[in-house]
Amino acid sequence: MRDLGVDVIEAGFPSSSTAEFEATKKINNLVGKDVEVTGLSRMVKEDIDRTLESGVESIHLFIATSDIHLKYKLKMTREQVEDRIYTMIKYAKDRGVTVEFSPEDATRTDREFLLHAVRTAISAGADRINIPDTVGVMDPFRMRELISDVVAVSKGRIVSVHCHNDFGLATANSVAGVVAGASQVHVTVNGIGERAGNASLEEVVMALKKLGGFEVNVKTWMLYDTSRMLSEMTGMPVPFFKPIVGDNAFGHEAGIHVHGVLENPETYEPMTPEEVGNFRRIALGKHSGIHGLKTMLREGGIELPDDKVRIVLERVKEMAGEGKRVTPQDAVKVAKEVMGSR
Ligand SMILES: CC(=O)SCCNC(=O)CCNC(=O)[C@H](O)C(C)(C)COP(=O)(O)OP(=O)(O)OC[C@H]1O[C@@H](n2cnc3c(N)ncnc32)[C@H](O)[C@@H]1OP(=O)(O)O
Ligand SMILES: CC(C)C(=O)C(=O)O
Repeated sequence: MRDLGVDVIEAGFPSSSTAEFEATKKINNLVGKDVEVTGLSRMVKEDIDRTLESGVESIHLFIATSDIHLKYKLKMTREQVEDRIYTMIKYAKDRGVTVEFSPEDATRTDREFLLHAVRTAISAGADRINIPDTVGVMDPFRMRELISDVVAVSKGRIVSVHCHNDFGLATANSVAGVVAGASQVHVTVNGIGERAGNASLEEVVMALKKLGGFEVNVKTWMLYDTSRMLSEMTGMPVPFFKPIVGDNAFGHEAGIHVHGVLENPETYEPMTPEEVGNFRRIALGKHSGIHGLKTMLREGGIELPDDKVRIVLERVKEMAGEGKRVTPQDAVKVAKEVMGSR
């Protein structure tokens, strides 16, 4: 993560277990000189103490602010939560660390109370305000409006967004947050996280860079390898069609697309595979066309006139139609048969 160029690494929840404490400590010792390492913590003194014991430069303190979380989970009143926000942020600040505050379930919190909680956190010394869409219920339009409201009361503090992907909108909502003035985004490699996951680092970085024209520090050409490394470590495969890092993210089979890409990749690619460390893959199938097949055969050392390539193409489509995965080697083999029958 340090080499990739992220600004902050949330290494873990140190108070949750010895393993998590040791892992956070190890990560901090390893890269803490070069990049900010932070730890997540409940607003409980013992948890804060344990988190700081791990050596992290900053602490990410959270407490829920929505009525449903207050009633069923925390069993606290709004006044009690507000008091906890103030005293725990002050407690951490008095210990000399940077504090990020998250009103958990912010997007289902009464707006007035949410802004009140943010003001309270700032008055206690919070350095950053993170707005979590804990159950992923926002859309980009409402996110933009919410973050504008939060920025307006945040007295120049860094405002951050943390979006879950329950409706597949985590990337869109993160970008909307940035457009509204957030300057930090919580993301995870490959979008891993609770339930449907969190905003994916790869998608958010590339959307901000390519669609929003924002400057990003992340070394985008390392995205594919980082994604594969995480996949190997977790044993969780990267979906074939995943944007940016999926193996089909720069894959083309349809003849019209392949023809366009061969003439100029920009016809069907909104970014280059090299930019994200991924690869272009041209596949053969029942949607293939003559331009793509000819190029593939040429790469296999075979030059054929168009009428013969058409025969090979028909055979390729037949094979694909029968459910066979047709490889370039298959096409070359068929081409040789066609040549032999001349
Ligand atoms: C939206 C998010 O992602 S929040 C972060 C989620 N991450 C995690 O939960 C990390 C892993 N968690 C754990 O290892 C454990 O849940 C622990 C160590 C944190 C707590 O474990 P336990 O003491 O066994 O409690 P359990 O998890 O069952 O319940 C949570 C308790 O924390 C309380 N709590 C929840 N959030 C907060 C908070 N932000 N501040 C203070 N207390 C909180 C709950 O009200 C409940 O309290 P209770 O025990 O008095 O009823
Ligand atoms: C702790 C916060 C930021 C969180 O993970 C969430 O609300 O989803």
